[in-house]
Amino acid sequence: MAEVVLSSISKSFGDTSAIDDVTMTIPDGAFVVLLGPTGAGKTTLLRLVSGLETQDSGDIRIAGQSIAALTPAQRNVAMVFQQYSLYPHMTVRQNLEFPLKSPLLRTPQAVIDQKVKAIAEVLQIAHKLDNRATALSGGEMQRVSIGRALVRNPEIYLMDEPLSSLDAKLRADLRVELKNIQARSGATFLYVTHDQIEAMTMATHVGVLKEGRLVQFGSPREIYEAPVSIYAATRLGQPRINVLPADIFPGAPAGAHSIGLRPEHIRHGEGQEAKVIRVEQLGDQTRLHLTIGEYPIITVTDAHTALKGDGIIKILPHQPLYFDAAGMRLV
Ligand SMILES: Nc1ncnc2c1ncn2[C@@H]1O[C@H](COP(=O)(O)OP(=O)(O)OP(=O)(O)O)[C@@H](O)[C@H]1O
Repeated sequence: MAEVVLSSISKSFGDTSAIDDVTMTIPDGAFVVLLGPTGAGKTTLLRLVSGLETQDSGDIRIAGQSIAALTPAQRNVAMVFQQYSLYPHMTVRQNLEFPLKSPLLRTPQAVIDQKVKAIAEVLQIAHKLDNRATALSGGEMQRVSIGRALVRNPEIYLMDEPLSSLDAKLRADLRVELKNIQARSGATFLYVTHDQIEAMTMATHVGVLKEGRLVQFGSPREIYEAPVSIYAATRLGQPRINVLPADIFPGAPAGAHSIGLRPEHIRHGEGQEAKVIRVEQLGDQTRLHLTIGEYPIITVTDAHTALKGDGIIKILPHQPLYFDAAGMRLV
């Protein structure tokens, strides 16, 4: 159980500023997803909390205590990397037992056996417990890495795209399991992903990073519905928010340079004429690729639409977001 408070954290590598004055309070038991393009500083932030890197300035507190003087081993955190990190000469069982075998913990073997079995079942690798780590597929190795973090009961889990190497079905299963584990253990999660569904479904909070700075921190709903900028708006939502010149539709407020329209925030049947370029049937819904003049727009409609490519449809903004010339939202 731990609140994590980052106060004015900065970290540079030579001339590269990886983290730039980040202040963030992660409530106890929160599931925080960090979003941002490659190089935004997500991994560096996790490594600073884990103690694998040391900040140049600022302070990190876990449960009210500054952790500056603590080694990675002394911080009660478990980290899962994007790339699995297993002991190759050991079996899956030995890899999973390893964190529990620390002499400091003195965990009885019966408890270790029971924990390893439970985690192996959650991760769907129980049938591989006696295989050597090297005799596993990449996805299986990644599940063992996740398992090694989960068998311990750390206060904080730091996970860097832990599910990205897994197939879609397993990813969906483990998404649910990680959320269950979080709910049961009350642990705090700091989690990096590029997966929109993971971000929307798992996060209690989202931190949007841009070039090392935290540009928005809030619930996924807040970031989705009230982004501070075009940059924050484009981090969440699949298909992405449509960003168009504000004057394409009547009614833009003074100072508006762009209008942002989520695909589902476009009313059909009235308003401006748009050309239908492509109709994509997705089963539960249909995605429409439109253009107004040179501007592409993606919207969604019901699964059984009669619309075809080359048709014309009228569209009207519904819940538009407006942004100024610098890309900041007008409120
Ligand atoms: N050990 C290092 N030495 C030098 N530069 C580094 C080091 N680690 C990170 N950087 C730089 O710091 C910046 C932030 O990197 P970081 O890995 O935190 O980004 P990221 O958001 O995790 O990206 P990705 O999504 O690609 O993992 C980048 O410009 C990166 O090149």
